[in-house]
Amino acid sequence: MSIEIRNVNKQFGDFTALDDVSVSVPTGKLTTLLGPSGCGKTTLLRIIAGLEYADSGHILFDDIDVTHVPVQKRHIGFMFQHYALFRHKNIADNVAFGLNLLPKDKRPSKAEIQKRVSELLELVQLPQVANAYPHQLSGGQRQRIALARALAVKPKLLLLDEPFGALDAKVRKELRTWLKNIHHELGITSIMVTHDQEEAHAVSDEIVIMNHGIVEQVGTSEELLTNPASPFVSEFLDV
Ligand SMILES: Nc1ncnc2c1ncn2[C@@H]1O[C@H](COP(=O)(O)OP(=O)(O)OP(=O)(O)O)[C@@H](O)[C@H]1O
Repeated sequence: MSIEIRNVNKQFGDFTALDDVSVSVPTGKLTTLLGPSGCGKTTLLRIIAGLEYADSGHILFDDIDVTHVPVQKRHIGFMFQHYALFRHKNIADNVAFGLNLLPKDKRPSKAEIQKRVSELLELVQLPQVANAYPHQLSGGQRQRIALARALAVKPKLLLLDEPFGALDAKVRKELRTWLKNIHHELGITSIMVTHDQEEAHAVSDEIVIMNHGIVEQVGTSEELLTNPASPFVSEFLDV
C-alpha cells in the first residue's frame, strides 16, 4: 500500500508541530522519519495512524483519502516502544489479541487463530514461547513478540515508533538486522520513527529528514550522505 501525505499542518496551541508536510511513501518499502527531538516525527506518525488528526491537509492510502477515517478502520499494525505486551496474558494470547478483537463475522475460528499464532511465532523465531508470560522473556524477545502481535491482523501498513528504544546497544543492533530481513521477506509498507541515525541508515529503504516540523530532504541513505540538500542535513548527518 502506498501512503501519500499532502500538505499536513498541525498546531499545538501557538506551537507549529508540522508545517505543510508532504511525503510519498512507496509500496513495500521501509521508510524512516529521522530528525532531532521535537521535530514532529511522532506527531506525523500518529496522524498517519489516525491516532491524531491534522488541522489541514490529507492522508491517502493507495490514493484513497483516509484523512477522516478512524484508526480502527485503517488496518495498521503498530509496534510502539510504549505499547507494551499485556502482562497478564501469555504470549499466544498477546499475539492473538488483535484477532480476538475482530467483529464476529471477520474473526477466524479458534483453531485458525491458534495456527496463525504458531506461524507468527515461527516467523519471529520464537516458536517455543507460546505459553510463557512477558516477564519471562528478555527485552529483545518481547519486541519480537510485539512485532508478531502487530502482524497478526495482516496489516497493509506497519508503523514502528522507536521500536528498539528501550533496548541496549547490542540487542538493538541484532534486532535491526532481524527487522530488515523480516521486512524484506514480507514486503509490508512500513514507516519507522527513530532519532538513531545509525539505525536509520542500517534498515531504511528511504529516509525522511525532518527539522522543526518541516521535511528537509527525502532520499536513500546514500543519496542523503552524498548529496545533502541543505546546511541542516549536512550538519545533522555530519557530512
Ligand atoms: N499533545 C501535545 N500537546 C502539546 N504539544 C505537543 C503534543 N504532542 C507533541 N507536542 C509537541 O510537538 C513537538 C513535536 O513532538 P513529536 O513528539 O512529534 O516530536 P518527535 O520528533 O517525535 O520527538 P522525540 O524524538 O523527542 O519523540 C514537541 O515539541 C512536542 O512537545
